[in-house]
Amino acid sequence: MAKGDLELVKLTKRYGSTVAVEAIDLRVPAGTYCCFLGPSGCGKSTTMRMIAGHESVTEGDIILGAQNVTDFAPARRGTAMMFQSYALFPHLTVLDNVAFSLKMKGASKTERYAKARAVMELVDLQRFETRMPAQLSGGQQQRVALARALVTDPGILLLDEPLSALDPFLRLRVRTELKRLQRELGISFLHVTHGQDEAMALADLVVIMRDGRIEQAGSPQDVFHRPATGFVARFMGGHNVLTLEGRPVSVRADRVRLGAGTEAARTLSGEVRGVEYGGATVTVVVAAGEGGEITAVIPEEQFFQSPAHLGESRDIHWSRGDEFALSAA
Ligand SMILES: Nc1ncnc2c1ncn2[C@@H]1O[C@H](COP(=O)(O)OP(=O)(O)OP(=O)(O)O)[C@@H](O)[C@H]1O
Repeated sequence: MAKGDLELVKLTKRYGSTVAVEAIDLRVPAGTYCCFLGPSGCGKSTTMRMIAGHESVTEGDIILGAQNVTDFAPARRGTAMMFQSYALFPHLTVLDNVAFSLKMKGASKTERYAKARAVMELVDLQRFETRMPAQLSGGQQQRVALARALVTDPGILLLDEPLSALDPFLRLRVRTELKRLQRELGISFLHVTHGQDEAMALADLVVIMRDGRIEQAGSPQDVFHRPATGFVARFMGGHNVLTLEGRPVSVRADRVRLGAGTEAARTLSGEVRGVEYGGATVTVVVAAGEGGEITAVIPEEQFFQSPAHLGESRDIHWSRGDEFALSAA
């Protein structure tokens, strides 16, 4: 394995009778932006904490580069973690906060300040080096936390919901920054999020967890276009999950069209239950008998060529090539 490659082998964490993480296997090649996605309590944070060494492993292994780091202390792993709460020292300046871990490692003052300043430049913090954390905005505090994690030159940076405390505008800006930083540094970022949009925008590799297991791992396109299970399809959104001829399938809502299709297409009909104007697209919900309620996202212009109205009966169709079998509904 190359330096910076991460491999989890049957990684398991039990708290008494609670299984938080259950025998997960995962490979994250060096230089990957990897997002862990899943509902609350599915084991994302526990997985991150085990990788960082802040949580003991019940069973299984964590391999980083050529080393099995399962039982290594956090500082010896070559990983760094940025916490949700930022955990800055309130009585230290920004510069001393960033340089802190180098001080712990015994670096000289000249050496640690030089390194800290270089990292602060990377995250655009130079102007704030003499400020105290309380004199910074939330976004600036977060950049200090980021600089503090990066100052140790980690091979992997772990981020547990790094954007959740920011307002929507700042979230988007910091998101772009994180991606740029990851590209520039060429290391892997492992990023826990609740947000599908965030994962799709950032990740090279999306890992969707459910009840302590990995439900699907793949590129954003893979996971969105070909969800493996009904859970993934519903969680990612934008999909219809239905049972056709006795088997569960997914069909993207933006592939469903109004009107009857050709013989090769699948056409269903039913009552229009919802019409919602969304600007560039219009969302139409049709109760299509055995198919259940099917959502179609239609480009605005197409919709207005033959608008659907609540309560009327309409055909809908999609190409059979857009139906994907699911391994579980
Ligand atoms: N210290 C602990 N002791 C007992 N159970 C725990 C502990 N930490 C986590 N758990 C349990 O392990 C499971 C996974 O928790 P974890 O925090 O990893 O989930 P998560 O996916 O990160 O959730 P969230 O998105 O809400 O942060 C949950 O059922 C949780 O209650």
